[in-house]
Amino acid sequence: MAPTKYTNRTIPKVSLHDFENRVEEITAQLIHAAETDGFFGLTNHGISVTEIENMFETSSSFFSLPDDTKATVPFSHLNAGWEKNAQIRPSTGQPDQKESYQMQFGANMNGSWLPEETLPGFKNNSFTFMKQCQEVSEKLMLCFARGLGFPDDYFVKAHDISRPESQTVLRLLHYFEVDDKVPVPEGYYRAGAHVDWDFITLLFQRPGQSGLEICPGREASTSFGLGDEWTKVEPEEGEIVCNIGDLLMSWSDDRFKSTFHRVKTPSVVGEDYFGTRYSMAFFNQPCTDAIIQGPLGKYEAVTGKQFTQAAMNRNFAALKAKKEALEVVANGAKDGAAVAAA
Ligand SMILES: O=C(O)CCC(=O)C(=O)O
Ligand SMILES: [Fe+2]
Repeated sequence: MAPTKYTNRTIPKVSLHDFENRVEEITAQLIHAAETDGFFGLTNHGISVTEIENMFETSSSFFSLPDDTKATVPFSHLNAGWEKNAQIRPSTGQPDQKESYQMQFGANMNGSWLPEETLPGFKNNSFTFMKQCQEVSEKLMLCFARGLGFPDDYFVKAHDISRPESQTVLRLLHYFEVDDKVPVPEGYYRAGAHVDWDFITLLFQRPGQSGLEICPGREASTSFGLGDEWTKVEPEEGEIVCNIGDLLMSWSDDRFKSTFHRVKTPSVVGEDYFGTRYSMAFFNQPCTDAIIQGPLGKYEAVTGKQFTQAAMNRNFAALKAKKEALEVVANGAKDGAAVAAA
């Protein structure tokens, strides 16, 4: 495969300081970023560097548990729980080189928490952090509602975390250290190229633990952006990287763009970061009974549950097509070898 083409893009930065007084200015900045890049760095959002670092410590205490313990809360079809080397991306056909644990506020999380005595304080710390993420998200939701001509609380109500129907997720991610002497097989990524299917994602990274790459939705014209130009996003202390998901793209009648992104498996010694990488992604998902339709009615109205199901179905269909294509290539290679041997 041809090597990735890289380009340095300026990443839009949006500060939420003095939110109440600056809401019009912030709304204009967010709408511009959503229409052009589909992603931006958020500063002065109210979650301190210490609070973020404490949640990273909480995350690492979870991943330090034996696999047997984590396997007691396995990934469920309700989008909660733990998985390891299991998420296969349609863009690569290979499992991501990582483990993750997904937590929710609502009923989908029943049975997916570890007992308190296994990891004292874990659930409480996680909820505190998730609520802080929700507060930040609600500010963004107010601005996006205004920008699209909806009532201020329109998106906030559709993402109400106090209801059992809530589907919002905090995903803790852990990418394993990579041996710089072992060549990376073709198509391997810590996380393969994808767009998120939520409303908007808040991504937390740790300074120095690089690897995130983005390809703004508007410019992505090839399959999964593989032939497009990518940009490396270096983690900045305290910053939240936000990207528009497919849900907001659809809810804005495609005015806002969801953004392709991925995490590279390190391969270039002296350039890439080979150590352990931790990240955390807060996915704003609609309540199962929320009604989704853009102001222009470009797409038929669907419920949050239907939207989520359709996104998962699309993912499975794309994955099946990728696997079949890989089999054709593998069989072709075998045929070629047979001819060469004859
Ligand atoms: O770990 C990261 O930086 C990205 C994770 C991600 O994109 C995802 O889980 O959807
Ligand atoms: Fe993502």
